[in-house]
Amino acid sequence: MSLTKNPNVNKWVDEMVALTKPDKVVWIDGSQAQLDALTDEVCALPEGNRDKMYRLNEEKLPGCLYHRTLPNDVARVEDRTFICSRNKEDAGPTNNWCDPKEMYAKLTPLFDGVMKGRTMYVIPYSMGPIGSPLAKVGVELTDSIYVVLNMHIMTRMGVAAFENLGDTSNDFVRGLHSKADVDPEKRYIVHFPEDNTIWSINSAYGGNVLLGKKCFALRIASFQGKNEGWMAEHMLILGLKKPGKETKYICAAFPSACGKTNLAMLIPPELYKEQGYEVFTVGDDIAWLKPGPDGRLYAINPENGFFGVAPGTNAKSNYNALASTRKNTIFTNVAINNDDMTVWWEGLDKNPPENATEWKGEKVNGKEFTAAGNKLAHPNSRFTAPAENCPCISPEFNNPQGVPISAIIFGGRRAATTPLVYQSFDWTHGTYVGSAVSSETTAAATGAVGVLRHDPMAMKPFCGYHMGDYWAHWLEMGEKLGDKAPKIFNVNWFKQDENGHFIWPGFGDNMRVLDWIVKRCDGEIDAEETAIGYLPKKGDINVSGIEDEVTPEIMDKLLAVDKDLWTKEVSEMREFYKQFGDRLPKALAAELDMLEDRLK
Ligand SMILES: Nc1nc2c(ncn2[C@@H]2O[C@H](COP(=O)(O)OP(=O)(O)OP(=O)(O)O)[C@@H](O)[C@H]2O)c(=O)[nH]1
Ligand SMILES: O=C([O-])CC(=O)C(=O)O
Ligand SMILES: [Mn+2]
Repeated sequence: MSLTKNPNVNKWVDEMVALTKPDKVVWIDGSQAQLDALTDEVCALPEGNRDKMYRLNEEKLPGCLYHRTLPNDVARVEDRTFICSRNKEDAGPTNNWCDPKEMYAKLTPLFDGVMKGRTMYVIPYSMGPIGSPLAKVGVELTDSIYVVLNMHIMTRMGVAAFENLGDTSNDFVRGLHSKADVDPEKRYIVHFPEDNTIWSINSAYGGNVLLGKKCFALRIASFQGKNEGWMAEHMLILGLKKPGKETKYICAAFPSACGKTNLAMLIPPELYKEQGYEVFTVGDDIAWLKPGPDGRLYAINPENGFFGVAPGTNAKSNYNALASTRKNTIFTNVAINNDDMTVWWEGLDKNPPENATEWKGEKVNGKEFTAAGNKLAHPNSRFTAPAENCPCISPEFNNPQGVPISAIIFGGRRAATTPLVYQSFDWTHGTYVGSAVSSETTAAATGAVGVLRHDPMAMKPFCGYHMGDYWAHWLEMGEKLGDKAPKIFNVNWFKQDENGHFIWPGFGDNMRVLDWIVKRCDGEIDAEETAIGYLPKKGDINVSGIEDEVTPEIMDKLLAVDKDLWTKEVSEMREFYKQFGDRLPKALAAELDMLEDRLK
């Protein structure tokens, strides 16, 4: 039975039911009783059923579940992701495009009858705190209980979202998902920005099927934001509290698997803790930003949980993330310790379980298996954890107005060229710096890992329209914000020595860089003006306690601006910018010219 009187929702659901022909339609109200019943059902599926989920150790991991996806379905598929705007030019050169009519015609037969013998779940959800002026409602239709249970963690799911939408509004994002046969040849993740619509088929991996996340909160929302005067960005949001001062809020955009969750949950090194510094997490992946009544830029995290990379997460590297996963969490594609039904992944500790099931489902001796060079967990295995579990969740997490942003940080994985940190001269230059982000690819998307590619603002896979128009929107927002605009910085935690070792310790020690950034925002310290921007003066990055690791010589390397490498970077950027044609904002072309001049 429908949970809303809204005729726009009901008409659309009826149409999708007529298309996909499920045996049964279940409206998700968000109640615990309903979630428990669905959990029972999906855990009772027979061994070998690909939808099956498992309950984990009720004492050690209460309320936690395990699931594995097919080996061909473990990451986002950028080559099968489409932006179907009516005009090809509006999708821009960084997106796959197809005419919407053609795409509907191609996908309709795939969806026709796809839910026969299955149940369709109708999931109402809010991205952003219910009732927030920045929040938006979506409805996802899916034939997957795994999706329902994940959406419960990742969004504000349930009947309250319909109440928020109201009985007449048509402003909701229509998401249709079917795992179908999980056939990679027929896998499509398709966005129709002008229709507020997402169709996803033949995948069961989170990034492709939790439609509130990348599909809505970035691809569709970036398009909405351009039209409505706000921004949807692939950014974490953190609060940094210095003793005796107001908390400062910072957003940071890094490409997938480049350290957002880790930075968002950072634990300051001893020396900062002693002085009373604290870091609070508002979000770890997506920010929606809008100018507030006082003219400053405010951010909310549209999500309600963390869909985080498991490998590498441990009590030392990211205690807060690990702690977030100790209850009511779903683990996907990690390994199972069959002795006590707990989970394991590379980097959790040095003791792979002997009696293990690896991520593909094979029972192995984990010690021998890993000693032979195999991975027990997939490199893109993930946890879906409720934000409320996070020990350092911000008291402002549910604030409907969001938090005021003082600094925006861009970054990527760069073995060379980009220094540890620098500040842009102003917003326009900062927009250039964001447009110039390049990063080595990771396991978060299918394809080769470690290849340097352009990933402007970490939005290459997520911008739902022409990247040139997106930059123009950034510049417009800067004009609107004027002198209240956040300061823009760039960081690189991943600089390497000749032997391929990272020369910056990273993780908690990134606090030392945040400290410099906040001091710059507060106008507390000077900086070195260089061709690329403002760099820390010698001694201004506090290395107390890590002097052995970060010697003055290493710090010189971390902060070096190599003219030859940067001149190469400029010609590389000229090449990159060409594809944007007239839609490349003149101000950015001018920034590139000025950078070139400064390097001479
Ligand atoms: N060397 C180094 N590695 C880091 C640092 N921060 C994170 N990493 C590594 O980067 C990987 C991904 O980090 P995450 O924080 O999960 O990345 P993310 O940007 O949240 O990823 P998505 O969820 O895909 O958007 C982890 O396995 C870490 O090992 C750092 O400061 N230094
Ligand atoms: O979307 C996903 O699959 C996970 C994620 O956060 C990213 O890749 O940036
Ligand atoms: Mn992400």
